[in-house]
Amino acid sequence: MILLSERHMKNESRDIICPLHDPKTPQQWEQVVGHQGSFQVGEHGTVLKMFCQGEQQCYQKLMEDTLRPFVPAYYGVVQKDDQDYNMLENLLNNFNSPYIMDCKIGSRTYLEKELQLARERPQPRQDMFEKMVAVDPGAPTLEEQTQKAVLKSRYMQWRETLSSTTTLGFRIEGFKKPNEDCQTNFKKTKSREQVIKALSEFVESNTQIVWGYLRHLRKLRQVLETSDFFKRHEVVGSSLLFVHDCSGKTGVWMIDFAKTSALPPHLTVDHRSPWLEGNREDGYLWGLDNLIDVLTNMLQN
Ligand SMILES: Nc1ncnc2c1ncn2[C@@H]1O[C@H](COP(=O)(O)OP(=O)(O)OP(=O)(O)O)[C@@H](O)[C@H]1O
Ligand SMILES: O=P(O)(O)O[C@@H]1[C@H](O)[C@H](O)[C@@H](OP(=O)(O)O)[C@H](OP(=O)(O)O)[C@H]1O
Repeated sequence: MILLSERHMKNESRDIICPLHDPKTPQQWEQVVGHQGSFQVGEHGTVLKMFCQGEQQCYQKLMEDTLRPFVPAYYGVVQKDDQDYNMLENLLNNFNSPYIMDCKIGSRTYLEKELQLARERPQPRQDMFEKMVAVDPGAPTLEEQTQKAVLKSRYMQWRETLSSTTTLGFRIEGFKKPNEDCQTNFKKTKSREQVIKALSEFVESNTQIVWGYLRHLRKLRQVLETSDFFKRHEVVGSSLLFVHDCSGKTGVWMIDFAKTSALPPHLTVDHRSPWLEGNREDGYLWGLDNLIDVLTNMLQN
């Protein structure tokens, strides 16, 4: 471990500990999915994600929670070219030519406040209409066809029902294998069979890798069920990042807390109950149960 000096940091009054990583050694990093232009490779084995205060607050709390081993280490805020970034551990450190997969977990990918906002101040989106038509020209309603735009909440709900989010509580966003392009063509991967086919392709039918992932996921579920952070937060739009390499090493981490928010003190969620507007349920554990079940089935067949 090394100490990163304060002069690298913005608005941070304390030094931070970074993993030992020679700054001159080129870092391997690949972005599988997510917003383009939001990330930079940092020094000392870190990645920089465009600053989001809500996400910073989550990482700060997670560093003190039992979930800490299941999230990238958080090193504070840095500024680069006038832009603030949250500095995170690069989860690809310690893998050789990694295989990487991003699965979005939960039965809902938009916030209740996004729904509310859409009702109060509807802002139809042309880009989302175009993304929708590219997948299914028949999907927009007549009104949407006329406007050539859709509301974000409507687009997100459509994406959920088209994929396995609604039926299984998780969906494959994309994966990247060494020396291959990212595969992100999973918007219509919905049935259990389709999901198993995609997962088998990712692990190249290697049962040792599936066993490795299952071990991590079962442990993660156990920790989630007792975590204070998880008890008190609605976790929406978050992903599990799966990483393995040909040595058989595997890792799974929770990433992307930009839409994770603290629940009001009077409200509790069990992360398994169906969502009804107002109950803030996210279906995270329901999705994790199903993902574990699907991977277990893959070993049995
Ligand atoms: N700590 C990390 N270490 C290694 N890779 C990471 C890390 N965080 C993110 N990534 C890579 O970046 C991708 C996008 O991450 P993330 O989901 O945080 O971005 P986003 O723009 O918020 O996504 P979304 O479109 O779901 O809002 C992941 O799929 C993964 O490939
Ligand atoms: O995967 P797709 O089909 O490209 O759709 C995007 C995806 O759902 C992202 O999660 C979402 O960002 P958030 O999770 O941050 O809402 C983004 O909204 P955006 O375009 O408003 O950023 C969508 O466009």
